Amino acid sequence: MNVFEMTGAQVVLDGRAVLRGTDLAVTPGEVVAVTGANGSGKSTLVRALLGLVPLTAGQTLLYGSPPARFRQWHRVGYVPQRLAVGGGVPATVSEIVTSGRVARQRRLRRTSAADREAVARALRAVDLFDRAGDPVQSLSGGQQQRVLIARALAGEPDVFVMDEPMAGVDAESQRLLAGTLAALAEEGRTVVLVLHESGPLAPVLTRRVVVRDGRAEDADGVAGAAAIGRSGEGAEGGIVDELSGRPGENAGNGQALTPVRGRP
Ligand SMILES: Nc1ncnc2c1ncn2[C@@H]1O[C@H](COP(=O)(O)OP(=O)(O)OP(=O)(O)O)[C@@H](O)[C@H]1O
Repeated sequence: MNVFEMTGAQVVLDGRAVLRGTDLAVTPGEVVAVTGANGSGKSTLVRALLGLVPLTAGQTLLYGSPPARFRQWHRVGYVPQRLAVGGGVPATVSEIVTSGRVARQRRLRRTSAADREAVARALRAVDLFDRAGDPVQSLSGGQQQRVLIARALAGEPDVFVMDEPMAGVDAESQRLLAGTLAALAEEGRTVVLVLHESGPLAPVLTRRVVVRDGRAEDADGVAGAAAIGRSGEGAEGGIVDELSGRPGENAGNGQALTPVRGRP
């Protein structure tokens, strides 16, 4: 069964059709990068896959169920674009990451040894183990992003949906995340992630799609590679390297997201 099966999906936001008849099927074990120009609808697409934005036409299935009827949320780990730290409640890094276990816990059950172990493993995977007791507000933006990744990892889901997990994350942490994703892929987990620049993730990817004109197109092959190059040529003048803030080395030449890992 496909992890995601989106057909003819249409999403209208503020009277504008952001997705117009998008099809996307993701099979178990795929590591799919969702690319495209700024504002093309990448976040909207991945949020729609999870039922976080309603479709005005078409349908999307998550392990065969429409999101509203899906009951196995422990199988899904979502990493949003940024941490919404609200209300002034000083949550610690550990508390946020432990919250990733909630869908796995039975009601009112105490945190178990398995929970603690999964949280510790997730914190080590993003190199924040020694910050576990710190208030999350005291961390940098990139570190907060890593907390969100750890929260998803702690839930030990079958599928990860990550919205620009590399944004604002330093090069060393990017390499660490690439290693973590490679290990998840080896275990057969499924990953869908929004990316501007694949950087160290390139060898882990099995497929890339580009969101353009409200549709998701396969970005592989000659035409697809050209499409990636074009997708970066917007009013802002090309793909901008998230880390340096400068246009990426490969911006506009269609090479920015190659190569893609071959599947055995
Ligand atoms: N809640 C909303 N209400 C109205 N318009 C929205 C909303 N969210 C997003 N949009 C608009 O929908 C379009 C697609 O947004 P989306 O965030 O999905 O694009 P994106 O490709 O992820 O962009 P970026 O690369 O800048 O993160 C944009 O024009 C955006 O301004």
